[in-house]
Amino acid sequence: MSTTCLNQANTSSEQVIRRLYQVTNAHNEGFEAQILALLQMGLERFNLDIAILSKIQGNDYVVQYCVTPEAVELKAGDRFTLDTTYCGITCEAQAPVALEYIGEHDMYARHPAYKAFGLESYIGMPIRLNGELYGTLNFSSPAPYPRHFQEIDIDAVQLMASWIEVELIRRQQEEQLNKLNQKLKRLANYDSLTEIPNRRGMYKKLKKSMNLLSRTGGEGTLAIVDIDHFKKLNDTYGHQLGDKALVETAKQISNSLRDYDFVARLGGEEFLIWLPNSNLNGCAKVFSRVMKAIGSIELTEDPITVSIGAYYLGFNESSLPSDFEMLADKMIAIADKALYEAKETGRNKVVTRSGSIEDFSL
Ligand SMILES: Nc1nc2c(ncn2[C@@H]2O[C@H](COP(=O)(O)OP(=O)(O)OP(=O)(O)O)[C@@H](O)[C@H]2O)c(=O)[nH]1
Repeated sequence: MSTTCLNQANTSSEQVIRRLYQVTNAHNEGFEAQILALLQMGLERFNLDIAILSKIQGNDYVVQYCVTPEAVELKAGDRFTLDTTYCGITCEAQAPVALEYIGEHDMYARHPAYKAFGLESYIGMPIRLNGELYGTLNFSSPAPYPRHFQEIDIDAVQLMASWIEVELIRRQQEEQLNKLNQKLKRLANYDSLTEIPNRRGMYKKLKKSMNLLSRTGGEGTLAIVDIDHFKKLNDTYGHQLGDKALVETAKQISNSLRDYDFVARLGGEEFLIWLPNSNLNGCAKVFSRVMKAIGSIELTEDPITVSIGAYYLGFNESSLPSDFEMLADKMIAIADKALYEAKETGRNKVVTRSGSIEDFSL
């Protein structure tokens, strides 16, 4: 290479690196904007018309991002058979492919992609994620390339592809981390067997709802639903059927409640129901609906019955104590006493108590 050519190449590669640095550091622009800027940069660098980041799915070539002239109708999500694209050649070669005048090429002039799209020039690079083929980064044009693609051109595409690879992996990891965090959050607040809130989740939901009621001076009922003779069910039919009964009971209770009520699993065969804005009459209807729904569970010959201890509470317009869990536990203890009475006096029934938030001398 002559000194002039070498200088030109150096200047050109410096420009590529500088632009690439600018684009890839513009994190606040967002991934999509960065990719589109990168594709645009490639088009300007090579003086080509169509830029695509594709994903390979089986034998399909799927456009993920593209920059095209207005006349070319191409958009994200467009799908082609891989064998009918030049990227099929790139993927097979597992290496960069640069073609300048395809119509005059011995081999590729007969390629189905040439017949289908009539693109004369193409430079493409496979994108690999964790050792697996992800897709391609490619630039092309219906016009023949006026010069030969050089090593510096391949290096430029390689550099862009490398950034895309790193960024896609980072996004993949971020997504996995988010999913894991969501799963952990769910595990912390939900019961894994019945998939309804656990005790911890219950405190959170109850606090939110009671806060609202205490601001408006409303009313609400907290009830504990306990399956009757559950030990016997377990002992007779096994733990697995016992678990099934718990899942079905949770489902039937959920289905019997209004949107703003909720059910949580307190532990074992004990569930908590919270019914905001419900007086004792309204609650009685809900409880009879719940008992009927649970009675319809068909797991054994004997229908499942439950006992319910309920505590109706009126709120004045005051704020809740900072130790909300202690207040909730006191309310649960009162409902528990009512439940105990229901068990002692024959089961399959509801016993209610009523009071006021002021009883707790907040
Ligand atoms: N299958 C299953 N059983 C559980 C689970 N958690 C607790 N249990 C069982 O539930 C049973 C509860 O028994 P008890 O507290 O005596 O209550 P009960 O037999 O329903 O009697 P009453 O409440 O008085 O009607 C125990 O045998 C526990 O082992 C669970 O997650 N799955």
